[in-house]
Amino acid sequence: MTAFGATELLADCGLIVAAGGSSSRFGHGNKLLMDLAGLPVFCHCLRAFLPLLPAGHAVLVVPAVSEPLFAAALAAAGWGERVRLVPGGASRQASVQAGLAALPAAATIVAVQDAARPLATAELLARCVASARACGSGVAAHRVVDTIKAATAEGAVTATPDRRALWAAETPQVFRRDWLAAAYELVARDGLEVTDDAQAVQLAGHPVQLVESQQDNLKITRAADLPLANFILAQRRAEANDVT
Ligand SMILES: Nc1ccn([C@@H]2O[C@H](COP(=O)(O)OP(=O)(O)OP(=O)(O)O)[C@@H](O)[C@H]2O)c(=O)n1
Ligand SMILES: C[C@](O)(CO)[C@H](O)COP(=O)(O)O
Repeated sequence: MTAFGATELLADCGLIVAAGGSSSRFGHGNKLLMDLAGLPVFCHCLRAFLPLLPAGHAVLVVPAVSEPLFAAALAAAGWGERVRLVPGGASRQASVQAGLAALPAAATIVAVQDAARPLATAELLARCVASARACGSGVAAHRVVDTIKAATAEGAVTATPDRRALWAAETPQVFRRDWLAAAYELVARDGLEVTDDAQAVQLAGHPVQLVESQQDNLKITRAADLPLANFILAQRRAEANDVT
């Protein structure tokens, strides 16, 4: 039985956990090594996702200088043999490319997960994988509830007349491996910068299917995000206790 009660092992799926950033907006050291409800931030998505994956199908991409710290945290969690450590690059896209090269050939579906999104659930991953198997892509996202403005020299303009069409992308972002590999080869060849994997796949001409995220799938970016993530986890634990 897997983490969320399903019986299916995602045997064709490989996981790249992007943890190679510098936490500059966080401002208090490496945000991914900060404690969140008793685990380092980066360990939460691994705890949710590893039970769904075959051994050897998970890579963690980290800054080379911090590799010993991440290795120690993986060993403390008992995952030292389950997760392959890979040195990251100067950008998220470079880190993801490094992770992609380290996945076994059996991983024909690839999930990319921000280590900075500790609240992603196994259920969301499974839905994104199902979408990628069906149509090549499955990207976690939530509907935008604010009116989005674009700043211009003439003043702010509303990004689109129909706000209902706007979504905020999250992770996991899951794709056919051949699509993702070709997309990142294209952006590297053409010197393009992308801020998420879906943008690379879109630039390569493939359709990006959004998968609505049912829960707060917060990205730890600024220091204030950490207590908020703690609150959300506490709420989830309380709800789980209420149903048992
Ligand atoms: N060179 C990089 C940059 C980012 N990331 C990862 O991509 C995810 C999303 O990036 P972000 O939240 O922006 O993290 P940082 O780049 O560390 O943040 P900042 O921009 O504030 O420095 C994070 O899990 C981060 O570790 C990565 O693997 N390699
Ligand atoms: C991948 C991502 O989380 C999707 O919203 C986002 O683009 C990451 O941006 P960051 O600046 O690298 O955190």
